Amino acid sequence: MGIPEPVGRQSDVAYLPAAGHHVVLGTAGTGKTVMAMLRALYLSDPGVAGSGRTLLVTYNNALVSYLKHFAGETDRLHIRTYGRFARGFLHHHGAMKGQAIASSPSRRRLIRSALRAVSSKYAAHKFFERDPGWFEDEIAWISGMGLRTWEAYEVVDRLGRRTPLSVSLRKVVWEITEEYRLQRAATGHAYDWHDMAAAVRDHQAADDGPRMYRHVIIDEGQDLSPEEIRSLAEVVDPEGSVTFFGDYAQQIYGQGMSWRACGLKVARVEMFKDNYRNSTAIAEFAIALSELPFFGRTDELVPPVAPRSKGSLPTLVACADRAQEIAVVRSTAQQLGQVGTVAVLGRTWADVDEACAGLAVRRIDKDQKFRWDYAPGVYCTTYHSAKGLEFDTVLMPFCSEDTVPLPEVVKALGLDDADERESKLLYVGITRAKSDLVITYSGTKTRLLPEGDGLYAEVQP
Ligand SMILES: Nc1ncnc2c1ncn2[C@@H]1O[C@H](COP(=O)(O)OP(=O)(O)OP(=O)(O)O)[C@@H](O)[C@H]1O
Repeated sequence: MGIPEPVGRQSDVAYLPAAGHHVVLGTAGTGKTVMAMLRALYLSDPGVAGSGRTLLVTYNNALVSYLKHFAGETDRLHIRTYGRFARGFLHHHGAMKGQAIASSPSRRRLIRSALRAVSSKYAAHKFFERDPGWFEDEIAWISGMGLRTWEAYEVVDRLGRRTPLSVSLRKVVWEITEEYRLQRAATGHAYDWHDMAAAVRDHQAADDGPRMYRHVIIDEGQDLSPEEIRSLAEVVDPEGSVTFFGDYAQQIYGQGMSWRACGLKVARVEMFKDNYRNSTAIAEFAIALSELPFFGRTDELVPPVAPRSKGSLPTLVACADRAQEIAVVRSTAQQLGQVGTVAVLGRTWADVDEACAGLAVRRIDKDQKFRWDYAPGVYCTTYHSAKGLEFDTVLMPFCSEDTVPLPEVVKALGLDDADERESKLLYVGITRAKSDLVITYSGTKTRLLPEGDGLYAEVQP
């Protein structure tokens, strides 16, 4: 399977000038990843005027493997996750001593410890009883925005959270952030995954040698933080370019930030609206979901144009219990996996493993080196790790009222924020399907899915 020929505005984007910054927004399936690849190949081609060493950054290792399958890496073209790029950059600058990056469990432990330390200085207050996940999320947001002082945090517009925080509580969050950073430094970790971008920027600012890359292309850019995007723009040669591809309908970490927050001077913003992936029936179901009140709005959403190929309606299977859902997943996956690619997508790895128990599956796990080859068969992964990928059939089990939104997320972030994030995850899952989509649930289905005549077929096993 090769890279498709660009059509219409796609060609404009793939072969934009090799200087200046460009932003390309488009809904699911409009060819952003394909154009990101073509642009990367173009800008790294020694025969092209202004070409040079190019970095194509994407979201996770599954996507890196997917991109490498089509584009391949050379000395002039690097395909990396942001984390791998930042580690390499900091290593090159001698700033990756020992266990420099706090792992996610260490970070969690340290934030909990910082929360306890700060709360002990105050009278008892229900704010400190919030789920620690809320504090983890807020500290990640602060790092992602590149807020380095209380003064900056005090006045910033807190996008991506529906319930505002008073200034006095913000001050407490800031104290917890500082305490966490102190405790982390004391354990020998200079960074966590969220604040490496600030370190990259600091080291780049102190280095007046040649920049590491002539061009950077960012795929799935909506889930990189502004600080990460700024850091990428700063490692680019002043004569070079940054091209940002993103879809704000698929922003799954709730940061509520747009490329505009990064301060990029952009020569041109392009919009992709034609969906080349999903059948009409699947696209209409996804569009209906994105129009529900839970979904949240940003100025950056591109209105999609439904594709032309019809296809069958998404199927919602009403099951008696989870065991019956698993049986439906198994028989459908076994049958359709013989002729095409089938993905079993779950909200958590525990759900994925439960749904796929005893089934011969290929696990798309970001920690294991998954190699993409497009062979027919059954694949399994989480909604998060499925981002950017596509399959002939997508099976989404456990979409019941009591499991979606995920109760842990509701506990950590409150119902409104949880609804918005979980809707976007469902949207990502649904839009991975090219021709067939099967959603199962037990009891009552989640209210985050759209209702409507002709949108889906409801069946019983
Ligand atoms: N010009 C084209 N002609 C034919 N097929 C195309 C064209 N452009 C893209 N496609 C196909 O459309 C599908 C979606 O493309 P791609 O994955 O690049 O979309 P995307 O915008 O990155 O989607 P998402 O954001 O949902 O991951 C792929 O199968 C791709 O090969």
